[in-house]
Amino acid sequence: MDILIIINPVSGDKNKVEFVDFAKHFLEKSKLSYHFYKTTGKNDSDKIEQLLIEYSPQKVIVVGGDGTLNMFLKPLMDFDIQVGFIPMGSANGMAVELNLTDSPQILFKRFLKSKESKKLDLLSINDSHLLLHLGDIGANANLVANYDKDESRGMFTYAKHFWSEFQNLKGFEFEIKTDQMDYERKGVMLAICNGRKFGTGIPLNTIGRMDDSFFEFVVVKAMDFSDLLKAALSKFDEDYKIESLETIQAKSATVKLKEPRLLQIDGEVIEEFTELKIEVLPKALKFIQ
Ligand SMILES: Nc1ncnc2c1ncn2[C@@H]1O[C@H](COP(=O)(O)OP(=O)(O)OP(=O)(O)O)[C@@H](O)[C@H]1O
Repeated sequence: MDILIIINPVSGDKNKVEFVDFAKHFLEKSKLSYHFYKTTGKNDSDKIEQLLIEYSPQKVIVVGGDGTLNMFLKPLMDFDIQVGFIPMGSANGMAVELNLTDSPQILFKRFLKSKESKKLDLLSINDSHLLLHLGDIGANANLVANYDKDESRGMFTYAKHFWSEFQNLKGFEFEIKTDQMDYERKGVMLAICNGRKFGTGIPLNTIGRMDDSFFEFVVVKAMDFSDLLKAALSKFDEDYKIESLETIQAKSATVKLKEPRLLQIDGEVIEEFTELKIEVLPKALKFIQ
């Protein structure tokens, strides 16, 4: 089969009927064989694994938020398949980073046509989770968890949780041992970055590349209002410097925390951990250009 399309019907509260109609029409016109899979939120990854065995598609196109793509990283990596991602979630951090800011229709046509792919690194966390873009422990993970628990969605609810979390920042201590060096630090957030930019386009670090076989920790030591403002303005000026950010590059590392803390990966809250083992899986995902 040519194309398997995985679509999350609920991501970003966005209606995808129009896109699906367009995609079907375009596939028929192009005489490509295809299968649509709608996620259910239950055992989707296992079902995709079965479909990959059954159909052996040439390409897989994932339509949803960052969390939707994250759900399928394992089978997509194991089957070494060409992947296209159409961001249709609420916070699409990966979209800017991966140059996926065109409309879903344009991206879809581009992925079907393209014969080129670029291999991106993935990060393995505690041998049981994969990270493509960004994860963190601390302020942002708490914000994502509180936003998820709230029945209201949207920008206003997000802003409400953002302010309540970032106004009451509590520092915590942790120990990082990389393949190069040991560090003891205290901070309000520890980001684990394969990429560089938050969903808003705010760069957390300036050296991260998703295909360099390294990842970066960004230790956010403290944040006050002027830092936040600078970070927000950095959307327009990448040369900003927040004094309280420290970047540590590594190929593998362990992190030990004094107390259990929530971890979020690619926008999905995982659980609380006291220890993380992180390792780069170089060039593990074939991303269609
Ligand atoms: N049919 C479904 N019904 C309910 N939840 C689903 C369904 N399909 C997938 N999911 C859930 O959607 C989540 C992924 O959503 P994703 O992060 O891609 O979208 P999002 O709109 O950015 O999410 P959020 O609004 O939380 O930021 C996963 O947790 C998955 O379990």
